[in-house]
Order: sequence, then structure tokens, then C-alpha cells
Amino acid sequence: MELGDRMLRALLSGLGRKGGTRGWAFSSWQPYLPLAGLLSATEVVSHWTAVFEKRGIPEAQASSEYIVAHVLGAKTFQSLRPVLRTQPLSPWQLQHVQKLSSYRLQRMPVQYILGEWDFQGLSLKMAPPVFIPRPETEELVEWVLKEVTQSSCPMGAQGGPLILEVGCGSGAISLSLLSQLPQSRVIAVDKGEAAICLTQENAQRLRLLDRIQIVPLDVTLEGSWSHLLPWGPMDLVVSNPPYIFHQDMEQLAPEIRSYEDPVALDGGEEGMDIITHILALAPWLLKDSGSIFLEVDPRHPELVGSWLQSRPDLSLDLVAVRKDFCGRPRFLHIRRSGPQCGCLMEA
Ligand SMILES: C[S@@+](CC[C@H](N)C(=O)[O-])C[C@H]1O[C@@H](n2cnc3c(N)ncnc32)[C@H](O)[C@@H]1O
Repeated sequence: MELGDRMLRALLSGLGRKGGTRGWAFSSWQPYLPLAGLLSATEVVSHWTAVFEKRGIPEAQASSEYIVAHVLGAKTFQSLRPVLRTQPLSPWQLQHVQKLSSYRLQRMPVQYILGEWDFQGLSLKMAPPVFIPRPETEELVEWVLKEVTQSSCPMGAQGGPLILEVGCGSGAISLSLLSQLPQSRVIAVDKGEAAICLTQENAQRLRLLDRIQIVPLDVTLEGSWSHLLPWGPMDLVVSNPPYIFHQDMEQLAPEIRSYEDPVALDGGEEGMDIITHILALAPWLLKDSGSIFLEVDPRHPELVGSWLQSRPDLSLDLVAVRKDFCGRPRFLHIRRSGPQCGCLMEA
């Protein structure tokens, strides 16, 4: 995906926006009168762009383009056939656009309004309050895939790595890894019931149910892992855990604060609560030389490095830090020490 696309997709989910809250947009919204007359898709986009701009809705044009394209059966406005952009919308289509746009006026993220969103080329169902996968996480998946495919040593009994995902949300990471690693099997856990159901539904839609076990589980509860590893220890643990520093939660954009589950975001005082639980479990979860890939806050590489030094008993090394498309250090590769066989060695 192009850098510009990633940026836009990040902005549409309110990611990284601090402040800019317009509480009034939520409380004083009045329905707009339905547009009347013969209006083309292009004119409807212009109308709603102007309305969104007037009401301080972020990414006004992209939001209205996505909504109109969705009502006309396309993913993006740019992909609409030219004739569909210029011919008048039916009264039903106009009403549908109006209804979806009213949700946007209430700061609902576009992904929830449309009910689906693409991640790594997979169309995933989205539903509040389950976390909307962000474009940065696609970079985490790409890194994992690169490391796995470049590894010189076969992983897993069937030749593909056994992967555990902690905090699967909509299933974005697990399902994209499974779809690109046909020999792999995944255990996906989450403590949220809505997340477990959505991962299940997305796995079914993508016909990947036969290689995934989806388990409701809170990683912070002691002993919860004992029955979890039917295939033995894992080759990889991947997670985009809740990692926002608690004091930063207040500054999140209204799109996030009002619609996404805070449990998916709040990582505690230093954003490390779930990260440290995952790391502390590594000796039980991972094979020798197994790897953990994490998405984190830019302050975490240093914090995690220091934390690991204070826990030599875990035999974990921070072997690489990667930057995201904005140049911020956001992804960690941590390896469990053990006999080396060239698996997932950093270049
Ligand atoms: C940032 S979201 C990531 C979702 C998904 N992996 C993605 O990248 O789109 C974090 C997920 O971790 C889950 N989670 C939070 N605390 C957890 C815990 N203690 N045990 C298991 N899952 C947890 C949340 O429910 C949420 O779905």
C-alpha cells in the first residue's frame, strides 16, 4: 500500500489525532433534510464534504467519498465507473447516503459505518466496539511474513510456523498471516467477547476456520495458559496489544473514545501492562529460539529493553526495532535464546 493511502486510512480511524474534539458534533446534531432532485454521485460527495467541513468532521472529503461509493456498491469513489459518478442517484440511494452520513456527523469512524474494511487485501467485517485495524499493523504483518519466508529453518510439524496472536480483535493479524502462510496454524486469543465473535465470523467469511483456534482468554489471569497449547510451544507470538499510556487516553480523537473498546487501547500507566504479561509468559509459550513480534508506542523500545534487562530469567533478547511509515520506532522483534538454527535471524 502507498504511503499516502496508509496516512489517509490512519486518519480515517482518528489515529494519532490529539485534541480537536468537538463535543457539540455529538450532542447538537440535527438531521439534514434529504437531498432532493437529480443529483449525481459527484454532487452528493460535494454536498456532504461541505456539510462535514462545516461541522468540523475530520477527513471530510474522504469520508463522503467512502460513504457514497459504498452505497453504489464500490470500495472507493475512484474505482466507480465514470457513468456511475455522473448519473443521478435514486431516492433510496440518497436516503441511504443521508443515513450513513448522519453517523459520520456523530463521529462514528468510517470503518464502522461501512461495516467492513480491507487489511492486507482481505475484506474484514468491522463492528463497534472491536478495534479497527490500523495501517501500521499491516507493516507489522509484512515484517513477520518477511522474517518467516526468509527463515532457513522449517517451522511447525507441517512446515509452517505455529503462531499465537494475543489480542486478535477483528482477526486482522491472524487471518492475514494465515492467508499468506498456507502451512501455518494460529491460536488467536482475546479477552473481549465481541472480538472473539468477530474473529470467528471473519475466519468463516475467509474460509480459514480449519487452521485457526479462537480462544476467549485474558492473558493477565494466572493459569489461563495451561490448557491452551494443544500443538505444543509456538514458533511465533504476535501482538498489537493495548499500549497507549493511560494518561494519553483522554487525548484520543472522539472517533476512538466514543466507539472503540478502551480495553483494546489502554495499556496502563506506561502502556506496558499487557506487553509485560506477554513477555513474562514467553518461556511457557515459545519454542527455543522462538520469536515475539510486537507493535508498540515509540517510547516502548527503550522501556521494553530496560524491562528485559531486569528479567534475565526470561532469556529474551530485543533483537530488532522497526520504524513505521512515519519514521517512528513502533515494532519490536524479541527472541527467546536457545540453540540457534538460523531461524528468524536479523539481517
Ligand atoms: C489494539 S487491539 C488489537 C486488535 C487486532 N490485533 C488488530 O491489530 O487490529 C488489542 C486487543 O487486545 C485485547 N486485549 C486487551 N487486554 C487483553 C487481555 N488481558 N487478554 C487478552 N486480550 C486482551 C483487546 O480486547 C483488543 O482486541
